[in-house]
Amino acid sequence: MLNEQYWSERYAKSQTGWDVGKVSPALKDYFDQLTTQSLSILIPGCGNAYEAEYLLQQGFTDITLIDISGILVQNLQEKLKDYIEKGVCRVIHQDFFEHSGSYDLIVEQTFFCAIDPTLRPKYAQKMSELLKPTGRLVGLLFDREFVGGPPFGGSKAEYILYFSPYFDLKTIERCTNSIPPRAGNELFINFLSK
Ligand SMILES: C[S@@+](CC[C@H](N)C(=O)[O-])C[C@H]1O[C@@H](n2cnc3c(N)ncnc32)[C@H](O)[C@@H]1O
Repeated sequence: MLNEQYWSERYAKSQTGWDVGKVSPALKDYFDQLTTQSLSILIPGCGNAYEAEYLLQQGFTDITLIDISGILVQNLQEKLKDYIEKGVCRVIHQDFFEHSGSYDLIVEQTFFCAIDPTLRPKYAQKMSELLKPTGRLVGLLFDREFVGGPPFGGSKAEYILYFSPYFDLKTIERCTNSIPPRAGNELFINFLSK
């Protein structure tokens, strides 16, 4: 069962093969062309939150992080203490599906592939509920299958099926600047709320 205990055990045992250790180049490039630092940004299933750290270093002022793992959230609250005190970042220990809010931008990276695949339609709907009318879901999705999981793989055709009822799929293309171990196996997505 992919619950809080499962994910906290992975962090406690340092079994975090997904952890890139820095902001992903594709997300960094996307962030670098944003011109409004006050955008409200949600990163669900944030893990070690390198993307958030990068955004905060660039002066973004409204970052919300959610993760189901208590141990991870405790560490993040310590790591991002100064930003939290300044009121530019909040770190919430919560199941994404129970979160409520209204955001300009939601960032996806190895969160979709970490949830039970039966929850995928619910994920797409929940993302659309959490976005403002002009909001966007931006990030990376795997374009390959895995044996077992998590991570659970997927394909462009499958993603179109889940997301097109709620989003205008502006971009869903092979990512050209993936980290080397994921090269050729990721799609970059930029979905605009309908
Ligand atoms: C594969 S890791 C990816 C972490 C991070 N996005 C990254 O790229 O390094 C998946 C993360 O999602 C979190 N997670 C899994 N299910 C969740 C849920 N229902 N709500 C919130 N977080 C969840 C896990 O604790 C874990 O930190």
